[in-house]
Amino acid sequence: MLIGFDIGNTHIVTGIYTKNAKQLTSFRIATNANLTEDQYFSYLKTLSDFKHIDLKKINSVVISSVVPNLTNIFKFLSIKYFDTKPLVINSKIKLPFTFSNKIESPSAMGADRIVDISEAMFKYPDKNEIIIIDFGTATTFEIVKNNTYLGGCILPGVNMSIDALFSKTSKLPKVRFEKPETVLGRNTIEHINTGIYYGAIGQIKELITQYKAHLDSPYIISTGGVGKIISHEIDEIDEYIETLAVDGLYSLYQYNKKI
Ligand SMILES: Nc1ncnc2c1ncn2[C@@H]1O[C@H](COP(=O)(O)OP(=O)(O)O)[C@@H](O)[C@H]1O
Ligand SMILES: CC(C)(COP(=O)(O)O)[C@@H](O)C(=O)NCCC(=O)O
Ligand SMILES: [K+]
Repeated sequence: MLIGFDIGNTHIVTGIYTKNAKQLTSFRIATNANLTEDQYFSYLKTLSDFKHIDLKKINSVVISSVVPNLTNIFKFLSIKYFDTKPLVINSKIKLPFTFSNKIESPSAMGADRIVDISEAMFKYPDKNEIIIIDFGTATTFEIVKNNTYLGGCILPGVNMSIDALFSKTSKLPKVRFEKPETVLGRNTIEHINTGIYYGAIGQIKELITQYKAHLDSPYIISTGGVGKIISHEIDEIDEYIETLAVDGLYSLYQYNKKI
């Protein structure tokens, strides 16, 4: 059995798979760089017990992390509790795509972005042009053409914008990300809601327009926590794949280790 950890700046999404790619379970725990490998293991144990999954059967581990401190913690966890050295995702492992020679430092690229791109390649080998939008703590765009990564961008995640507006002002409340009843806000909360909601949609639509100018007819995939809500509002997005990253962990492990 394989366990995969997608360690983001807000959440750690964990997937447990059998050898023949069946996902036994997946769960989401908060990212906390202060926790130890023993504390994280206690989460895993509780959650897998609930699903009657025997963690002792895990003999393969894969880690995608954009939180360096936790990369080390989960390496310790892998050795201490699963007695195995994990596959740690980075630009140097075997990948189903190449980086354009214009990309200055592939090694600086977030592992989550590498996993997103890889899984899109595995899922859609027949599509020549793919745009991937990951609505994470930050929102990221990846542009791939003929299996070559051309580039992308990074912008503040939706909830980061909400948190920033709340934390940097004295009188503005924190709102949830949701579609307002009207764009003519009738109170402060509706004003914030409308600004955040349509501001986020506008940003994404504009960036899609910019990237489409460099492509013919890209297939546009979205993923990430907030992606579930915002993707419905953006017609240009062809498919929302909630499990892109966690599926990509399994695929990349298999592609590198042949379990
Ligand atoms: N199921 C969900 N529904 C709505 N928002 C979510 C959901 N899961 C996560 N989020 C929010 O989406 C944002 C990004 O989540 P996630 O993609 O897990 O981030 P990261 O990978 O950066 O840790 C966070 O602000 C999180 O609170
Ligand atoms: C852009 C990110 C913060 C997104 O991470 P997330 O929103 O999933 O927490 C992460 O991919 C990252 O730290 N990247 C390193 C810089 C780069 O990708 O160029
Ligand atoms: K992410």
